Amino acid sequence: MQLTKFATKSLYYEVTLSPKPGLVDRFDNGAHQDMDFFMFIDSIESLAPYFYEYARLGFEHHGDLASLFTKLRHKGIEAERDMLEATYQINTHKGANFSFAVLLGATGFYLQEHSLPFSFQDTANVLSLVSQMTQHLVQQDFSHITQKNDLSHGEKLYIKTGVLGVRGEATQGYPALSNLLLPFLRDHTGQENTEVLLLRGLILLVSQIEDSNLLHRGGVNGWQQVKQRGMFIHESKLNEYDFRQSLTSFNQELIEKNLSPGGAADLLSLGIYFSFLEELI
Ligand SMILES: CC(C)(COP(=O)(O)OP(=O)(O)OC[C@H]1O[C@@H](n2cnc3c(N)ncnc32)[C@H](O)[C@@H]1O)[C@@H](O)C(=O)NCCC(=O)NCCS
Ligand SMILES: Nc1ncnc2c1ncn2[C@@H]1O[C@H](COP(=O)(O)OP(=O)(O)OP(=O)(O)O)[C@@H](O)[C@H]1O
Repeated sequence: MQLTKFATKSLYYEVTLSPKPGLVDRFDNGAHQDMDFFMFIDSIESLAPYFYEYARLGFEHHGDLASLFTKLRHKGIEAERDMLEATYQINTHKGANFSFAVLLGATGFYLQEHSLPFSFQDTANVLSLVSQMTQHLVQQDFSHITQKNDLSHGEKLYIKTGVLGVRGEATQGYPALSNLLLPFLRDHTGQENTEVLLLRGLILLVSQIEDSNLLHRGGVNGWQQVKQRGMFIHESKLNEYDFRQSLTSFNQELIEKNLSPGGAADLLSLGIYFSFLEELI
């Protein structure tokens, strides 16, 4: 199915983009000691069959959206298990797997009555379906966490700061995509080569979003510093050569501080997926 190919390709594009600050790319492992480029390939390959399943579940679903979410989550838990087996228990794509589960499910559901390629409005409609589908997610996941023993980084962060992370993005229909990344990509597509365009999109995300990976590794201070550096690079509107140089030094800085914008990387993959659906790239 076309959707599976787009989702899989978007993860390949994301990891291949180089140089990226703090993240794994073709040149180095950024601020990560436990993963590399090859592990990302293994991880993507382990998820690809599930991407097909997510889209199929949506395409064949009849009934309310909450019950579609329940089906997607069950499939998503299986996928997460297979991914962790492929990566020797390293979290390469936990957030991306979750987000692609809901986005592919919603896209499949939408395609029962619509077709590709997508207009901007089709994308907005799919994001609205995701928001409706995940209305109960935050309450469902966070209402009993004080009784849980083994808390994830996201759960700990919520208790400490109230930050909702990827769950918040999903319930709001991914505003980082609809208000930030996609308008940027739509405005700038065709002006530069794809790698530079997408790297600029990544920096825009880093400059704005509430990235739970940065928050758990660097606290509010670390996160704010990275955001400000992202904002500075974004606003400088550098030519390609200077832009690449600034990404290289941003990467060195993040390696020294042990910080990595994993949430922004995930959102970029999702934006690449919609860019394929809208035929922007
Ligand atoms: C909701 C998920 C992502 C778990 O969240 P968790 O609390 O473990 O993680 P946490 O909040 O730290 O973030 C997870 C990942 O989201 C990504 N992320 C971080 N910030 C953001 C952001 N602002 N926007 C989007 N993605 C983000 C990052 O890749 C991060 O690693 C999901 O893995 C899950 O539901 N796990 C439970 C088991 C399950 O149901 N799995 C199937 C999911 S379909
Ligand atoms: N290209 C990339 N390089 C590195 N990380 C990425 C990349 N793309 C996305 N990420 C995200 O970064 C996250 C990994 O961050 P981190 O190493 O902090 O993992 P963790 O398992 O949450 O924490 P810890 O290893 O500190 O216990 C993953 O969720 C992954 O999705």
